[in-house]
Amino acid sequence: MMNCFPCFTSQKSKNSPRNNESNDNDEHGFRPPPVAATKHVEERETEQAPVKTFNFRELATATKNFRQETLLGEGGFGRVYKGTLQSTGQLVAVKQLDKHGMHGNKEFQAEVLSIAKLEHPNLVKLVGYCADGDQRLLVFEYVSGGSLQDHLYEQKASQKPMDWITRMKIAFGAAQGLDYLHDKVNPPVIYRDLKASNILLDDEFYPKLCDFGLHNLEPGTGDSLFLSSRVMDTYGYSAPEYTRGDELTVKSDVYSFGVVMLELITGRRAVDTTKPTEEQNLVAWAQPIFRDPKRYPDMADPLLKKNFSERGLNQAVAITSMCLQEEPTARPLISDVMVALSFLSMSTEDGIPTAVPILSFRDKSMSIALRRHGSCSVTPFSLLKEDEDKASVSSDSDSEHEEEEEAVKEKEEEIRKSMKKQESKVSMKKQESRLSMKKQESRVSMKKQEEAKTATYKDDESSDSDSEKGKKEEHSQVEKPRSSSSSSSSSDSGSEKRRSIDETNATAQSLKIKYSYSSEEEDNNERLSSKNSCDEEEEEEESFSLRFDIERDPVGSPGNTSRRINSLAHDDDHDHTDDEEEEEKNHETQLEHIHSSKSVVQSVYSDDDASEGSGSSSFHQIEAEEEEEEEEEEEHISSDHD
Ligand SMILES: Nc1ncnc2c1ncn2[C@@H]1O[C@H](COP(=O)(O)OP(=O)(O)OP(=O)(O)O)[C@@H](O)[C@H]1O
Repeated sequence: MMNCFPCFTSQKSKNSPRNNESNDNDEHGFRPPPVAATKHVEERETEQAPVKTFNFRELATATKNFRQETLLGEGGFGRVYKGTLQSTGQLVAVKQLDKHGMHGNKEFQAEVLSIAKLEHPNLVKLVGYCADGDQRLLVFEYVSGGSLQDHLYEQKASQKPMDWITRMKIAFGAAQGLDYLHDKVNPPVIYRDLKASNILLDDEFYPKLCDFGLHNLEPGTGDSLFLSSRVMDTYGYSAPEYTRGDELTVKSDVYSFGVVMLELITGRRAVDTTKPTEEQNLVAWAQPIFRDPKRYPDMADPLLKKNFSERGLNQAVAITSMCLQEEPTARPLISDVMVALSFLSMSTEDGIPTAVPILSFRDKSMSIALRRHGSCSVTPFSLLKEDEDKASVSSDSDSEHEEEEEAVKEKEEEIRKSMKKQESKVSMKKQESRLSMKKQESRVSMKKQEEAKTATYKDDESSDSDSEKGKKEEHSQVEKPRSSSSSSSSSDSGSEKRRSIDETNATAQSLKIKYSYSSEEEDNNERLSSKNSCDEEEEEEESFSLRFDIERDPVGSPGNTSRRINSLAHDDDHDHTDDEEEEEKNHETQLEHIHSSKSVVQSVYSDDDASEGSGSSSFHQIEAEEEEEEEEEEEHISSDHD
């Protein structure tokens, strides 16, 4: 699935993997996650975890005896030192676990091995561990750029504030890491500790989550004193169910992710005791704003200086407010959040994020919320939810209906375009047929003139002998055995000949209409059946278009077209009567009817090659026969003349 996402695919060298993509909004380079490196944990079960064991001396050497200058910081698990492994020269972060949380060697090793199996570009990699005596140390890859917390709140004066697209990319990367833990690992891993200080950034602002899977190594697990200090640390990120004492689920991580998103959007800390009371808790401060879309721009970090698209902001807020739902089940799947962010984090020329395709999400609530936030008239998801809850019975069908409405609008537009194309094709065809009719008429009138001349000549030759006449008749019968009308024409009057020619032309003309349209309809049916064998999605789209056409244009429905064609064909089966001339005049009108109704069918099965089908070959065959007959007629006339 991940391969389908738009990712940042510029190729970079290993040593200098900066994103070459030049973008004004994107002054911080961004490295694409090497998705192919991600493996399902189950698949790797038999592989040996790529984790090294270190002795204490090695790590003491690496960290210059744990000197103060190598101290990176201190967290809930203990102190973290920066070091260089002597054997490889690799930079590492050595986490010295607090002795309060002492675990047995075996227990510790088991935990370490399970952490080592978690490998993803957006997770800080565990390089090895040390379990010498009572020492418990973890060795991680060193991430050079500091934490998200540092960049958001503890920026040096020389540093530029992070721009919008970089923030969205960080969110996207973090979501990918979380998605790996929730969705690609079996059983899923609940992070429990997602927060800005645990999102480390490299020099290119590429995010990596740290401290995942350490839950069981927490100091004082089961010790209320140390547990409360950790809770204090994560306060502001914890989901309501955690405070209620309910079981944590992957959706608890989604809530924490929502808090991080809110920090990225607002530039405000999850908890800030320096602010007025009502603003100290970020989520509590943001909740009323979620319900008032007009206030979204005011919510954004002032350091961004409004350098973001309104749509981008609206959609980011929509995702955030969904993640921060009180009810865990109402929160989205992190995989859907990740998909949405893959679009929001794409650098576009105008800075406006690409619209997220309707079928991208596993849970449809995400697509509905984002579509509503795609325009200026936005409804926050929290309100949407309230509305949906009120209309509990119809909520599902309503949202489905809305999605359908959107899809119908898109289809309408497509069909409108296709109709326009067809209209121009049809008008060209009309012109062509009018021209050929005129050609036909002029041929007929020329023949009439010739016949008139022949008749005059015959009158003058009235003194010809009967034997000569018989010879000519015999000659004409040998030469034209197929044309019964021609064989008798030598003895017929000029008016009879004219009538015969007119009849031939009229029959050919009506046959032309019959053949061309009935075979074109067959063509359409053939195309319909071949479409039916296509993949499901195409089939759905085609049948939708078909349904749409029938509903929109009952007169021009394929059924009506077929009926009209059949009636035409049926008419042609009859012998010509006195009314035929009038009927033939109507052919042109019928032809136009067929064209206009055909245009509807063709709008569904538009095919440039349509004219090259079997219908076309029949058409040419009729034309050839017609011309042959005309030539024969002319020859006959000239032989008569001789
Ligand atoms: N792999 C690493 N590379 C670089 N710096 C790191 C790494 N791991 C941790 N640090 C840094 O070490 C310091 C302490 O990190 P640690 O994760 O122990 O504490 P924390 O995240 O601040 O709090 P908590 O333990 O409650 O999550 C932080 O400044 C952090 O940025």
